[in-house]
Amino acid sequence: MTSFQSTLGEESGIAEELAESQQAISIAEFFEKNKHMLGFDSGARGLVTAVKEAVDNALDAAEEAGILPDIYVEIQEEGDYYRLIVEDNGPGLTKESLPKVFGKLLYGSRFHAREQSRGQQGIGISAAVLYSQLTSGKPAKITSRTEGTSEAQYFELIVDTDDNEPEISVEETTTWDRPHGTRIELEMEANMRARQQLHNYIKHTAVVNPHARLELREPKAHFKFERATDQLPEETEEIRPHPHGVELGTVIKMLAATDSQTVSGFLQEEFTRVGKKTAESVIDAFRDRHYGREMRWRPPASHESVDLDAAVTDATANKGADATAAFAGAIEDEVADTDRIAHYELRDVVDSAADDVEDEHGTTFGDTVRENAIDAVWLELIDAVPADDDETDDPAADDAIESESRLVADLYDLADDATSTRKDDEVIQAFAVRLAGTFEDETEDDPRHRLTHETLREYVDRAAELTEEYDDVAFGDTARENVVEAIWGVMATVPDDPPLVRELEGDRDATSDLVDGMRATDIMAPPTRCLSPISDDLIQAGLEKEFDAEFYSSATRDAEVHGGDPFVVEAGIAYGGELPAEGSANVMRFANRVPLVYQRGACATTDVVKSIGWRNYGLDQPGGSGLPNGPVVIMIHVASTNVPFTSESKDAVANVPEIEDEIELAIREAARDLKSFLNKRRSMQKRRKKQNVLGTILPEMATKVAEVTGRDEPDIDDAIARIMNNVLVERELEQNGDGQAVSVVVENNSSTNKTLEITDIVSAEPAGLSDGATVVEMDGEWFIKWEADVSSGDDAVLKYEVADDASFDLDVKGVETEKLTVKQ
Ligand SMILES: Nc1ncnc2c1ncn2[C@@H]1O[C@H](COP(=O)(O)OP(=O)(O)OP(=O)(O)O)[C@@H](O)[C@H]1O
Repeated sequence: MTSFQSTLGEESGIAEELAESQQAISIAEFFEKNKHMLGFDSGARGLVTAVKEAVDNALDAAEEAGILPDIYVEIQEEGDYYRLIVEDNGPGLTKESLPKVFGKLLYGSRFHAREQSRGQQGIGISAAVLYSQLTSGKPAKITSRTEGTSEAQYFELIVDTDDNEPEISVEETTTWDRPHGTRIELEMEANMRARQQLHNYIKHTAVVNPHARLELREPKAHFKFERATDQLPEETEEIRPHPHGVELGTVIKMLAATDSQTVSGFLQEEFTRVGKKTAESVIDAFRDRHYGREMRWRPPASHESVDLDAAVTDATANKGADATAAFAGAIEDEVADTDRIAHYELRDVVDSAADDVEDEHGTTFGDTVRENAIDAVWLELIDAVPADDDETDDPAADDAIESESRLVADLYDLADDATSTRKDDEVIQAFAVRLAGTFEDETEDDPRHRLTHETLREYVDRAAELTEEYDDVAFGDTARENVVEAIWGVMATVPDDPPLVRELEGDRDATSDLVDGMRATDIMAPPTRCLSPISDDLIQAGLEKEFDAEFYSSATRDAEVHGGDPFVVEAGIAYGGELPAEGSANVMRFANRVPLVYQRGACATTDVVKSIGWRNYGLDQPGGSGLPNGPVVIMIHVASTNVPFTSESKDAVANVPEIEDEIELAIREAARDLKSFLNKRRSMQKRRKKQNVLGTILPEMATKVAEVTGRDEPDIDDAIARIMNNVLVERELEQNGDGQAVSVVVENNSSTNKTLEITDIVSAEPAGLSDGATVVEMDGEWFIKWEADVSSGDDAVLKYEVADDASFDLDVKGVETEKLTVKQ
């Protein structure tokens, strides 16, 4: 024995020793050591996270109870410590649930609910309590009062990390002036270095929760965000998971828990958007994957020397000539009537022919006769005549016979249709012969030619590779795929009964086929009543409230699904105005109406913004990738019944492809409006420049021309309007007795038809108005309103009469100022 071995031998007790030191760790103990995972990695950040957890909960609780949230946040400095107080007017907590909510991690009401809420895991507030007790050694002080009770409950507690249970030090009843709600007081070692993030969190929360009243008082600042609307977000409803995107593990668990016995019942009961028809489609998709499809071959054409009648007659013994003839004839006719026929379809044909003949001739056609008939017809259809019968002594002649077989002809036509016309007939023929050969080879194992998509692909690959090798031609991937799809398209889904739920339960492969089938079936998008998007109007209003920009746009996408959970992505863009022109865009991220403060760089939203080619949308993007530069704010909101965060601290959205796609589409939708705004602005700027140049040159030219020709100077405004293809609105006055006749002439020099709204504000009462004009008097001024449709190149005139000394003021709507010349 080597010394090494002897050492090992002596250590045989180590495993036992180690085993003794193995022990379960409580979740509280785990997070005590890994508090960074929950967003409590520093004093600065810990304070922001604690505020966020408490405010998110307060908003959730109030909204759920149908109460307009009124939330007060106060931070008091106590030397190295800070005291955080958060008060809400929510429904409050009962004496029984309160200690667990604050003193036990992973205790919450939302983890199992498929409904949009800010809280998800039941960790947030108890983690804040844990952080506070860890850094200050003080218990959390909680007051809560439920509606209709005269007294409030007061608790002082900590999380007992050994067993993840609340440890209560004070429990008493008290009075509280709020009729209902919750007050949390936590002391923690912290600092205010993340003041900016804290302010942003509160401000942005107010932007996307216009129904909430929020107040923040901290040592150096005090803000109040009053409610902008009394409308609570639409109430959300819980939904069942959607079949698209549920994971295999989840389905396995759901199968174990369901009361349904059939797969159809299971699908309809446990998933949203699945009725009987959709369940059937899912089951068909499952059958295709699990059992495979059966090849349908063409029935014999009249010129073929295939005699199904004779085949059935030969195979049917002792049934009497008439009954046999009727049986064989019926089968032959039925088969001839089909476009193509699969083995199980032939079985139906034979069964129905047998049943009819039994009725008519009083002869019994038992299982054996039926089986014999099926076999005989099928062998004819697939050409599987015993090899000896066909084979001659001449291999070339054998090949010739083989290459004329029914299967070859059928597969030739399918492959020829599916491949490009550039492929030679001989190549297709050679390929069809080889593919038919593979079908024939497999006949012995399964004469029904039942195969999965994958096996079919293998057949086609094999035939294509042999063709490439022996015929020295290319039979590439696209051609192969097209052939596979063409054949798969004529194959028949089999009618086999799917397994029962209890049979599926222990069968991972079959369950996986079911999950694939669910994903492959077209199913209506999930209902969105479980979600509460902000809506494009409110996004725009929120941006307008927060940023003084020149342009705003927003987009709300339709709901999509990830992991069985529906989600909606919204985006908003603000541009120009007072936004800082230097530096890169300000990206504002939200998930379930909660601003995401940290980990900007690790968030799918930021990744998507960076991946977009912003130059296409008229923004500056150094190097053509990354954040765009300039005065722009990009806002993204992901709302879901289960937002996939990168960590428990819920700072960044994970890179889930379905969500990333929707983020991109939402941003692009909003960015398209920005692009047309910027294009228009650019062309208007050019126009203005040109107009300014004309405005300086033309008068000088006019003066010169008038001097030289000795004629009056032409009207410059009219000339500019015509050169620039502007709409010209001009007032002409003519003395008319005591008063004056006014004509407002509209000349459309542009290339498009215009509908203009013209208002002439006059200081005296007008008379004799043209048709279509209306007049309203307000405070001694008469507003003459007139709507004019003026085709390109046409004129229109508004006429009226008014006193001599009247003054006028023209206002024109319906055409951009840059394309309008008004002369009054
Ligand atoms: N201010 C409150 N008023 C009423 N109920 C509350 C309040 N705060 C928390 N709760 C209840 O306590 C539960 C646990 O809250 P906690 O913050 O631990 O988790 P969560 O909000 O559900 O999820 P997450 O860990 O994602 O924040 C909530 O689900 C809610 O039912």
